[in-house]
Amino acid sequence: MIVASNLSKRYPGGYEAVQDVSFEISAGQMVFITGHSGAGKTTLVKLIASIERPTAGSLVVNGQNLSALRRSAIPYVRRHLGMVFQDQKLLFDRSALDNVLLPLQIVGMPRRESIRRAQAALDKVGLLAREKARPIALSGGEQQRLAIARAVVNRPTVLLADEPTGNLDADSATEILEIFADFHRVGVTVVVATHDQNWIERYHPNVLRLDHGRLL
Ligand SMILES: Nc1ncnc2c1ncn2[C@@H]1O[C@H](COP(=O)(O)OP(=O)(O)OP(=O)(O)O)[C@@H](O)[C@H]1O
Repeated sequence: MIVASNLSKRYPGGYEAVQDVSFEISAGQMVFITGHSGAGKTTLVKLIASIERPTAGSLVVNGQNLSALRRSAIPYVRRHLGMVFQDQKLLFDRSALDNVLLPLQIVGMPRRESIRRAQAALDKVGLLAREKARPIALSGGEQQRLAIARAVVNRPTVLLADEPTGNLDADSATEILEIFADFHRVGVTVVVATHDQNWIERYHPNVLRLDHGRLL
């Protein structure tokens, strides 16, 4: 499902943030990427999301070799990925529902079906009652849950998150963890980069630990 073989990423300027990394994540697994600040976690997430391209080795996601992918094919690969970032990039002048509708509008889904799906996604993260609220009226944890609803509304096979609890208190972080675990339970492959030791301990041994770009 996600197979990295001798994968490396060297940024322009020469720094090699990911060095000769090999691993395999099977369909339906829940895996954490951890390591010190600057270890290369975000870079690895960006490689899987095809936001960055590998400079050596290969990375196969959902059967597609991202190293060999034409630029024009990237949107099609991303369609099967749900992405959640620490800074959620929500649209603050739109309602919670509108934020979740956006990915469905992009793929041209009819309005009525879109609304049904977006409401189901909001329900899964416990935010259906807040569908009309603007993100500014939501707490940090609720905003992060909204970002998750938006990430899963297209029913991705892979849910990818970079430090999704970075700005949250312990209780909100646990809620987020439970939501990811729920998606894992229904068969979604979940990959989360985090410093959070609770997650790491609970999901040990499904942990990829990076140290200066190398896998330990
Ligand atoms: N666009 C870039 N250009 C050059 N160097 C970069 C770029 N992005 C990241 N780096 C460098 O690559 C290294 C790994 O960064 P990365 O963001 O992947 O680490 P991280 O483990 O996610 O760190 P943190 O936990 O602090 O977010 C760092 O030394 C960083 O300075």
